[in-house]
Amino acid sequence: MRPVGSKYLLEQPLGRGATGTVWRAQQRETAGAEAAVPGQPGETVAIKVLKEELANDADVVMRFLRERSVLLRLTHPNIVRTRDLVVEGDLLALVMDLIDGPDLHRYLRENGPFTPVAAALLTAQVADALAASHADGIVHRDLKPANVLLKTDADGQMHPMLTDFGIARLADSPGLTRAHEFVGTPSYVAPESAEGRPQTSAVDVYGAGILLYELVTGRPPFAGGTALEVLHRHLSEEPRRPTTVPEPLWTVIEHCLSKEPGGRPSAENLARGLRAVAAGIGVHSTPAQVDAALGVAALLAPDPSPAPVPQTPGAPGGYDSNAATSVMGQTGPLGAADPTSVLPHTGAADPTAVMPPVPPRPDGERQPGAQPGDPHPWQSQLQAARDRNDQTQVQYLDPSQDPLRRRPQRQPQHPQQPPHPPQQQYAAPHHQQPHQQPRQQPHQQPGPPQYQPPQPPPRQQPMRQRPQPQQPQPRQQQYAPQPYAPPQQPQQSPPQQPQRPAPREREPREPRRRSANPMRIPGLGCLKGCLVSLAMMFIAGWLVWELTPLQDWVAQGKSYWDAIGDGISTVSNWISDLGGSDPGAGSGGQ
Ligand SMILES: Nc1ncnc2c1ncn2[C@@H]1O[C@H](COP(=O)(O)OP(=O)(O)OP(=O)(O)O)[C@@H](O)[C@H]1O
Repeated sequence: MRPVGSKYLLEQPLGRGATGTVWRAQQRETAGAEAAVPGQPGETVAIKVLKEELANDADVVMRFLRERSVLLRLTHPNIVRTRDLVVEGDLLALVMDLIDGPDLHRYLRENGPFTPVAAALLTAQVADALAASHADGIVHRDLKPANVLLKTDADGQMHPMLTDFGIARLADSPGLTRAHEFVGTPSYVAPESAEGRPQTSAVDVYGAGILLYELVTGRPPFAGGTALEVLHRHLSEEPRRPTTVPEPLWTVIEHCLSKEPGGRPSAENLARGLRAVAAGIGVHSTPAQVDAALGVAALLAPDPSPAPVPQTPGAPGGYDSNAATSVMGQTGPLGAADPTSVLPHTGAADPTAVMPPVPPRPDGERQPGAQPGDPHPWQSQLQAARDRNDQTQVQYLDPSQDPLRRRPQRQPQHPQQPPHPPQQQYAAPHHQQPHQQPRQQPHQQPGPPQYQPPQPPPRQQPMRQRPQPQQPQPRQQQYAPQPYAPPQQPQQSPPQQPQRPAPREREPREPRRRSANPMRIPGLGCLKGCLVSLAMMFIAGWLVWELTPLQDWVAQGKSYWDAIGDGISTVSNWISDLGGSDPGAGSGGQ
């Protein structure tokens, strides 16, 4: 186990993505006021440790700090709650609720596609989560099945939980994202993102459309080939309706996959439309519900004011380094009301504010009046954030126990239960159009999906399909003590260096004994053994030849059995002679 900050211990890797590794971890101390959820010692959490190149990027660190209050405040029944953001040395980590269930990508792979009703209801909940985040000014930008975790509640109902909010934005750094690259996953990327046009919350609705298509068909509409080919298909190709997709559901998918962002519904309307479709294509649908489903297009009005995605630095249109906060601060007051806020603009009114004010500098340059030797604002902010965490304890870690050296493998959930494909639990089979024949299967109930966790595979598979050959190497900083002396107080006595145990003197080695095989010829020992055995066999043969009547037998040409018989009779005669000679000898003497 290795510590993260003073409050958490990483236990087991759950999986690895493009931006970092997610760990099962344990809370070892209640977190401070800066955390959204203080947590209890012993509580299990999930921690996403961001990749080193992200953590070492000044822009990412800045955004991490700026957006922490927004991420921490984002709560919704279908959003994985971010509990805390940890900055420790060069390590950036998000502490989340642990979701004990598979992600949708894995679920689809193991169980196959969903029924149209189940897919519609599941995507409606994802759209609910998007609507809540868009209302808060947050665009996810990397919606895909791998970012939807399935949580099974006490009554066996399965709920989608959207995760990785803000991660795409953190990764969207000039140092990491060059002009010809984009943040996202090719199969789920909206045309405007692929083209580098300005993005809005409509990119998430496009992603929801792709997700919905994949849920009912088992694969995304534009896949295969190189990333460039996939992007090109997003831009130029119209998706084709598979025969298994009911018409009203296809209407929703088509709207979501509109090439123009303005043609897509808002997330809120998408959720509403999907629920209408689910009600109208179910086996118990009333004629009115069927009609409502067929007229779903009327419900899919676009968002009149979609949340914008701030431009990346260096991109056309420029970049406001404070854009994240300006987008996000619209819907609710920050500051004292926000227990986790660390944003500078709230100033003294915010009891938990720890960041020095940083005026916006679109070009990322220093503040006016700043001296060349002064630390960059992000350095001060990072230092302040580091100060909030106690320093990592130095503790011995057996290399064989270091979880960073093991391949991430997700534990199968509830292995005692058999796999249960979703099709068996929901409405009509795919080849039917349920909304056209709603009453022919009255025993089937449309409803939210029930997840029966699958049997564990015979061999555990790594979770991610993306090749990740490199194991994360343990960082020096995580083991080494990191004393911090604030630059403003140079008179302060330097922090105590931890006492290192004096290196033990080596005991002198015993002089090396001369080996019986000084040349170390391979196989010589075996050769010697063979030669000795041969010599012994030769001597034994020679003795038998000389000391037994073998030579005579051979000379007489007797058969083996005759020779043995003669030998035995000779010996018995000799014994009887010996026995009979004594009395004879005695009587002869009288
Ligand atoms: N809160 C959580 N609880 C349990 N498991 C989680 C949690 N968050 C992520 N995971 C699991 O961790 C694995 C890796 O997650 P991650 O978000 O890094 O993957 P990803 O979405 O492919 O990454 P990225 O978005 O960076 O490309 C996934 O398999 C996911 O199921």
